[in-house]
Amino acid sequence: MIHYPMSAPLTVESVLAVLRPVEDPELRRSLVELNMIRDVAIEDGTVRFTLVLTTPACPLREFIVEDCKKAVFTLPGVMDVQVAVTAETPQQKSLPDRTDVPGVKNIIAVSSGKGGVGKSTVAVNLALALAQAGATVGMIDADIYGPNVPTMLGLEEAIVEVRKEAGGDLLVPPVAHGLKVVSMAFLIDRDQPVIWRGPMLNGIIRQFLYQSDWGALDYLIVDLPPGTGDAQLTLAQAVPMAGVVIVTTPQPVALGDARRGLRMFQQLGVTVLGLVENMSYFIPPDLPNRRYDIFGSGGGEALAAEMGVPLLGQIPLELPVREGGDLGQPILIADPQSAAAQALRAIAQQVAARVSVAALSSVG
Ligand SMILES: Nc1ncnc2c1ncn2[C@@H]1O[C@H](COP(=O)(O)OP(=O)(O)OP(=O)(O)O)[C@@H](O)[C@H]1O
Repeated sequence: MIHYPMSAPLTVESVLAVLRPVEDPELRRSLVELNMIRDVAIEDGTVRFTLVLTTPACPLREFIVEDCKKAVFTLPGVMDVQVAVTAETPQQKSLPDRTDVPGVKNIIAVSSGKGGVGKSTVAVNLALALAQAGATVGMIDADIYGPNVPTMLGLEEAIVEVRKEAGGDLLVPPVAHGLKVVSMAFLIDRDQPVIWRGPMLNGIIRQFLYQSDWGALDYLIVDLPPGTGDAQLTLAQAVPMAGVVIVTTPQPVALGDARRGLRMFQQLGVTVLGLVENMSYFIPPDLPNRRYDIFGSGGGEALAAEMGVPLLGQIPLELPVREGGDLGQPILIADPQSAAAQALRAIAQQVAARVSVAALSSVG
């Protein structure tokens, strides 16, 4: 129960005093102490201030604004409260033996134990959801076995230009739907087999990370290859990640592989941001009261509980997800109100919130 000083006059100080007990629900710390309340101004009973969130994709935005308004309205003389909401994404913590990517605040990897579970679909739509929320976002398609990101974003014909700079050549990522993208597909002949050795892969990933013209990014999403082989190990040890999202489908074979992947990242000290269960269920569009658990049910939830990581969400099987993926129109663009798009947006918000909490957890 918060007690506000009822008799305080209406000043910037008294506004900050009533806002001080209001906490960021995830960080569990005062918004005022976190410097999230800025530019307080008072004019004829109207209180205005800026609320600076830790991610534009904040899932609790409305809730925090309401809490702030409620607190300010307890002051006598307040007729109106106007909150301008903006965001400053914090920079992920530096990692030992890794070099930060200049200008890039948070690198989020998306991985899966098994191929074909929808890892690239989740990676692309996660990137888009963050961009649609107002963040600046880039993508690295590091899936050597199936570099599908360009197809999913309609960048099949794109060419990566190289710009000569005094410090060395810079790759200029093509842009699709507001995302800057580099992909293995831009560098290899997709019809020719490529035998990747760890060091080669590491070299290309380093080039993607450190020799691309990313500019300033809030989030860089890395679509990793599936599995727990050398390639994943090399990448997990090369990329300075804020955390990894693991994608699985609900059937036992996929869950077994997801468990192995999850353990690998945990053993390597990479933060597992959570598990995403894809193709969780199917509701026929012409029979909306029916639900089919094609690949079983409850598996993602059980694995998340067993491994002590959050289940970030469950995405239904929907035909437009597949069609959009093939046509360069991801579901967040093709049908933003579909159940799959809504699930993906909620997942992106949770990922962003967890990344911000991790970045700020030792601050102050
Ligand atoms: N929820 C969904 N509903 C319908 N189709 C889906 C869904 N998720 C993914 N797909 C489709 O399944 C196929 C595999 O998805 P995707 O390429 O994202 O998987 P992946 O795990 O990245 O595979 P790989 O490891 O082989 O690259 C694609 O055709 C994609 O459009």
